[in-house]
Amino acid sequence: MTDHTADHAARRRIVALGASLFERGYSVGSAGNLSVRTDTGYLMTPTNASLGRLEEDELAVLDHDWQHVDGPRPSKEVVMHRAMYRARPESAAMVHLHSTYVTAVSCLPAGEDPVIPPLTPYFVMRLGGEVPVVPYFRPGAAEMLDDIRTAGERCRAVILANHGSLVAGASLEDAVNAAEELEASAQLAFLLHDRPVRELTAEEIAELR
Ligand SMILES: O=C(CO)COP(=O)(O)O
Ligand SMILES: [Zn+2]
Repeated sequence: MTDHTADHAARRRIVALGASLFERGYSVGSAGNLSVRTDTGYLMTPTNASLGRLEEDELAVLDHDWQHVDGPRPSKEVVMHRAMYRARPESAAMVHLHSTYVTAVSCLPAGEDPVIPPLTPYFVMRLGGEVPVVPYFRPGAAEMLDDIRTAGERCRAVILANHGSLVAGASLEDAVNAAEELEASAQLAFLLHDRPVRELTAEEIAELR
């Protein structure tokens, strides 16, 4: 049996935070995936696994070159996670979700205005205040690499057109916090879409960054 002592804490966090996201409706069915950087490479949720029913001993193990070395087959979104780690090498974890409001926003036609306006300080503090949208790609498509990387260099969170979000963090907790903030901000954008709003001013945003 494989020794999981070295990455035990990371495995525990993936299972606990996956369950937490699932229980609160941030993911349904087997949608979404998580990854964490470890000393030997990456731990990733298996393909077709529900975030609500992960097991510590049933996570995919990949080496530094993203070769699958142990455990079940990793998520089909290896390229997407890999592209974001390349864009943001200081990151230690990624969260990909199809949370409802972010996914709703991701289905709006591409326009000039940011899809989520800067309305609250935490949207700016956690996500920079302007989250880019990456064009649509089939889930798992290798062709998305360059677009994810370019958008990831601008912002630690990206909205995937007609799909969901990908958020990087300094830890899995940090990535989950930011992904939750993104969903709350998308929800506000929908709640207020037909009402006049006061967006944060450029000065107010600058003070928060
Ligand atoms: O959200 C998903 C694809 O975008 C889920 O895919 P996996 O089950 O392969 O992780
Ligand atoms: Zn997905």
